[in-house]
Amino acid sequence: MTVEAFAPAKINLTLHVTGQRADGYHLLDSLVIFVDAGDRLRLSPADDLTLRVTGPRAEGVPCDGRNLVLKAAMLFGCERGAAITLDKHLPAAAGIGGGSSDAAAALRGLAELWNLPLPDPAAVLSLGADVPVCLRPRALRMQGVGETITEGPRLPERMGLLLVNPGVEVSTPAVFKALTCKTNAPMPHPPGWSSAAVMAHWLAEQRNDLETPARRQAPVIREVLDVIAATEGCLLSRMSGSGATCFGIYDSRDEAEDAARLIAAGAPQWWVQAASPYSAA
Ligand SMILES: C[C@](O)(CO)[C@H](O)COP(=O)(O)OP(=O)(O)OC[C@H]1O[C@@H](n2ccc(N)nc2=O)[C@H](O)[C@@H]1O
Ligand SMILES: Nc1ncnc2c1ncn2[C@@H]1O[C@H](COP(=O)(O)OP(=O)(O)OP(=O)(O)O)[C@@H](O)[C@H]1O
Repeated sequence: MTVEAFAPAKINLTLHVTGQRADGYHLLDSLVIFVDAGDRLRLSPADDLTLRVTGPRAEGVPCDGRNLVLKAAMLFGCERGAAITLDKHLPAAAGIGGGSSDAAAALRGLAELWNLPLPDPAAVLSLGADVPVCLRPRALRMQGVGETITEGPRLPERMGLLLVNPGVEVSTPAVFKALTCKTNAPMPHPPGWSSAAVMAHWLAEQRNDLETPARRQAPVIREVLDVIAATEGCLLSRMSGSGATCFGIYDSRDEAEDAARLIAAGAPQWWVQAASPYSAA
């Protein structure tokens, strides 16, 4: 029996930082969606727990206990065996939840392989603030430090997305630390939208409060935002999470694909990916 699990990229369409807890973690209000670009896990029964990392973005990804996939496996308690292959397509430390989505996919896949319930929410959160929101990928509102997840709005029937990473890793802790204002306005209730243009207009009134400190850490983010914004049909360009990946919103997948081809030709060393929204069944 082999279990397959998809780990979609996580995009913060908004990221409002509204406060900070005594333990230093920040309170967020974020509209999160997932896209059909991501990593893939294959899990099969074995005596020992092993991890093999393959794929075009495998370089630099640990395949020992530091990998969030193996940390997720440890949450199921006593030693159980499984042979796990992680096929990496997402850049790491990129603001699109690469490791977190892998951890969430590992939790779903191992629960199925071992016929066990998912670990409790506190254990899931202990893997990282982005793991709870990745457990059942669809449009969601994420609040608290990442543990308060509520249903998100209906997305437009038709829309395209473009993801661009300039190949610089951004430290999430350093970006949060560099925030000057930590008590910003929360996000209004996201109403749901009939078209990508109407959604982009609403999103333009919101923010990613981590964009300014991230741009100080990686100034190239400004260039990425401008290059995306200059493409034909781009309705909005914004950084995702703590960066450096930025996204563009378009009325269709075709327009996003056209923009991807144009940017990839101009910046072959950047990671450029056209995508569509993804919701788990
Ligand atoms: C920026 C986001 O990606 C938005 O979705 C998440 O808030 C960060 O999620 P993540 O990368 O899984 O973050 P973690 O690995 O749990 O935390 C990394 C570091 O980021 C900071 N951190 C993270 C989440 C949060 N709500 N407040 C924080 O201040 C803390 O210094 C923490 O030590
Ligand atoms: N499955 C994994 N994939 C990629 N990196 C991993 C993984 N497990 C552990 N890591 C290590 O953790 C670091 C953080 O991984 P990554 O930033 O992709 O996860 P993330 O925090 O969910 O993403 P981000 O915060 O950038 O949205 C990487 O630099 C890498 O060293």
